[in-house]
Amino acid sequence: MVRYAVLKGFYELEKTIGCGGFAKVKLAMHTLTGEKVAIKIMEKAHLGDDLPRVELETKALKNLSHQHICKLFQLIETDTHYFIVLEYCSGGELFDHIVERNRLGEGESRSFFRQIVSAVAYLHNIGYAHRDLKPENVLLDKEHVVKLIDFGLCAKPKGGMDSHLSTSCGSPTYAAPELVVGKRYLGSEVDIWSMGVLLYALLCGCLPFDDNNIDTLYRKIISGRYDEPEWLSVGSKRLIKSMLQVDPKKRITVDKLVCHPWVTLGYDGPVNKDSVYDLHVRDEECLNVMSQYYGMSSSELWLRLSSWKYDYDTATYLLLMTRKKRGLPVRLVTSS
Ligand SMILES: COc1cc(O)cc(Nc2ccc(C(=O)Nc3ccccc3)c(OCCC[NH3+])c2)c1
Repeated sequence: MVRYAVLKGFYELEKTIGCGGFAKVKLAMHTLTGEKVAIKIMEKAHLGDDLPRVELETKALKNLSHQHICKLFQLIETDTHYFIVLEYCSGGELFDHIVERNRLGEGESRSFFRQIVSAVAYLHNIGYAHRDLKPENVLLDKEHVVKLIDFGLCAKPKGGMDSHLSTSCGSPTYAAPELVVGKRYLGSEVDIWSMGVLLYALLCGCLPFDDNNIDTLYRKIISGRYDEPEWLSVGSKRLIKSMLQVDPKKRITVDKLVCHPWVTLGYDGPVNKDSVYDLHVRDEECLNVMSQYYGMSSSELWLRLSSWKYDYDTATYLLLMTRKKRGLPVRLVTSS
């Protein structure tokens, strides 16, 4: 039974892999390339006040292209639904990876943390804040490369990264004190706090601030006091402390984080915040494969693709590029 007619012939829907507040995420196969994707499906009637978040997120995703941020392939809007076609991250949640091992060693934690810092530094550098960083929003792909997801709360303050926000958002457990008390805050500063919570979770296998009672949880966050398990190295404790500073002005900034001694230990330099991908690169091989199928010249096809409508053509082109990056043959599945 085809539940969503608009996808028929373009995507083969498979199982549901995520159910959030107003969205569900289903695995699917992109018919023309045979590539797996994740499709976030939202019914407009259920969105209510969250409708602006969808527009905010899709606008942001069109501008994001980074090796540690889940990639947008296509946007589909019908009278009743939004469909966001996204990169397939088959390694699942970082959270599950930590729970399976109880906690991660310093080396593995550093590897994951550097990738998260790279993505957040990239975001801050182009004027965005994620504002909902938590282990559930850090996925892994097949090669266990980190992919940040769920930009439904990301913000690009009009006045730039130095202008304050006031919308209360994000999950309480990972929320910075200034968010919890309802003060105006800087998106970049709350992201640093949340990364501190993430690093603590990686190294300790539990959360620095946790309680079933929300008021007790808030009191713990505002106090800024948390346990330091005996296995934490001095370097780890120092770094976590610099991120979990209650006063946002005393908190380390992402520019200091990328070259922090703990973060660079064993690596040949600071975290690279640049994307290794160009946002709108022209790839002749992918263009040729598509233009043969479409029966038009590469230049004509590029004319259509370079307006980046994030339609099925965009998805096909980006998925061919994904295949190429993974060393797979650049080809379309033309057999019916
Ligand atoms: C920018 O990336 C976004 C934005 C957004 O709003 C939502 C998502 N959500 C996603 C994207 C991909 C997956 C996924 O591929 N999961 C998966 C695939 C195979 C095995 C295991 C997981 C996704 O999964 C959601 C459930 C994870 N617990 C959510 C990305």
